[in-house]
Amino acid sequence: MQHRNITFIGAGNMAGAIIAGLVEGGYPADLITVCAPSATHRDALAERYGVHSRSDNAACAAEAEVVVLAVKPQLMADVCRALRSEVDFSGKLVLSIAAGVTVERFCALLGDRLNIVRIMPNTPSLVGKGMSGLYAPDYVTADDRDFTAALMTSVGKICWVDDEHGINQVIAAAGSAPAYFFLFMEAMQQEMERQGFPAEKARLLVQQAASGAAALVEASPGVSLGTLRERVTSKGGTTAEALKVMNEQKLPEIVASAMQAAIARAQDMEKQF
Ligand SMILES: NC(=O)C1=CN([C@@H]2O[C@H](COP(=O)(O)OP(=O)(O)OC[C@H]3O[C@@H](n4cnc5c(N)ncnc54)[C@H](O)[C@@H]3O)[C@@H](O)[C@H]2O)C=CC1
Ligand SMILES: O=C(O)[C@@H]1CCC=N1
Repeated sequence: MQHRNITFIGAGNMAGAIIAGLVEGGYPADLITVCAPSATHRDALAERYGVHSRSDNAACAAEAEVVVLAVKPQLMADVCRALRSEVDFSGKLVLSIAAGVTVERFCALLGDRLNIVRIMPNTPSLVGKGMSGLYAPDYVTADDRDFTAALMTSVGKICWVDDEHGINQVIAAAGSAPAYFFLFMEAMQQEMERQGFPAEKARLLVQQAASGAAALVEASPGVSLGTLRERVTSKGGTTAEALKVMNEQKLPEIVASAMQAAIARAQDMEKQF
């Protein structure tokens, strides 16, 4: 892939996960700068991955070919206004990983026909297992789209969406989703502990069952998730009893409502931020 000079504005969980995945995947650390007002996280990233750590957003953005906006959505407007007063964004590629901040909003903040790709990544990017949704307005060049796609492919898999609302749907299915699985796994671990298992053993059981199930899904592209579920579920057996409880207590409906709530929140944020 092409290597460009990248500045991350924000040194939090998601920026850290992408930086880790990029550097572990062979992207030159020397071409990556991470910028945030507080030194704690950015210096930790610099020490661990060899990237540059700086505090001046505008100076770093001005020197970069690619600016990744990785601050919280509620801070985005202030951060962008401060950048715009000092940085000319024409000729740069801007990548936003923020939920709930639209291309239209970024154009109002940073300049018309901003060269921007919205990315909705997730934290498994840290271990090269990310899932990112990508959206770009029509005028973004094939070269910039290809660069962004290659960048995020180096930390996981990608999926382009044709309209911007697709980014909110990707949040529901992938951006927020690691937390759903963690909640499910936490609940399982807690129950095993309640049953008398030590925390470490309880976690091992749950963790291996989850990663084994995910690996099996990946290794069986032609097999539906329903069929994989049926293969575990012996008639009159233990799994059937467990699934009966989950269905009676409406787990599928709960999951659907939760995903709809994530999308609705992203739409609210679009109005708010
Ligand atoms: N955490 C996740 O799983 C995902 C997060 N995102 C998006 O990523 C963005 C960042 O989220 P997290 O990393 O979770 O948040 P975080 O709170 O861990 O990180 C935010 C970072 O912004 C930095 N920051 C604060 N003010 C700043 C300023 N004026 N200039 C530069 N940096 C500043 C903070 O120091 C912190 O390092 C959000 O917009 C979120 O929507 C997207 C997908 C997944
Ligand atoms: O919770 C959030 O708003 C962000 C976006 C997806 C994951 N974390």
